[in-house]
Amino acid sequence: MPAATGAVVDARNPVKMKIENASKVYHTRSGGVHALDNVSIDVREGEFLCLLGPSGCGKSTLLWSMAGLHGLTDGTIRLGDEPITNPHPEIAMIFQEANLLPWRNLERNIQLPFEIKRQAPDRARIEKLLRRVGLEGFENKYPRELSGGMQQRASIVRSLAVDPSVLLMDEPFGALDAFTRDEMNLLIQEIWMETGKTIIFITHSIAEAVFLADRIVVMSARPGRIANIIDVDLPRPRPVKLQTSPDFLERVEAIKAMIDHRPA
Ligand SMILES: Nc1ncnc2c1ncn2[C@@H]1O[C@H](COP(=O)(O)OP(=O)(O)OP(=O)(O)O)[C@@H](O)[C@H]1O
Repeated sequence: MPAATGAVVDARNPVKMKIENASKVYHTRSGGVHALDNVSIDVREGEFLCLLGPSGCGKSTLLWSMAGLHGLTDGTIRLGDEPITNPHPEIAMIFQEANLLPWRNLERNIQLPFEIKRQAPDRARIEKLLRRVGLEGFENKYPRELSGGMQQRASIVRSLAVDPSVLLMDEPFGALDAFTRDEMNLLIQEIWMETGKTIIFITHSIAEAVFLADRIVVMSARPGRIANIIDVDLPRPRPVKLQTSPDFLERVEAIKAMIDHRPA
């Protein structure tokens, strides 16, 4: 578990996920789309890693490969020693849309991964998580009765209920208003500090990346390559008001200058 005032994850932590020379070309009717080119990253256990880069630079392509949802054209992704070629019970994914089934109430949405695995739901763990994210008492509500932020909280509970060790988050708060996004950033930071999960988080927001990350991987425009890896050695827990401090704003500006905004 990361120390409360520690900064960047300890480089002595074991490598949790190893991405080696990952490349991906999508084959389409109009030809190949080279989405990802020779990307290598060692994600350390318990690390909060943000992926940042211009639209279309292959961030989701990389994350989907890490989730085992599609293959690479070249290269490998490992969880420990295990190559990831299919979805893995240790790896959970959270998307921009909460993807709750509209005809199921909250409780039955959260139980879905257990049903897929033909396991009895871990009710004690689910209850604890619901309390943790402030959704206690909403178990019987349907997704349409919940705000966007509440739906995303529910999707976080659904992912954590099966106790994965890696959480892949594809722009999870991108569709939320600024206040709710701040709340969710605080919540995910707290959950990460409490659980020591390894988190890989895609965002378009430089400020969000600086707020959340131990390290930021800045990717270049298509084909996606690693342009820079930046340590964020700000003490934790990081309060929202940190985002207006001169040091924080300087870090954001420095990263902004690194990002290549040419269209992909
Ligand atoms: N299934 C697919 N078939 C063909 N091309 C694809 C497919 N999925 C993604 N691409 C293309 O691959 C490139 C990388 O896409 P990807 O979604 O990984 O980028 P991204 O960095 O996540 O983008 P954004 O920030 O806009 O979400 C883009 O040019 C995209 O159009």
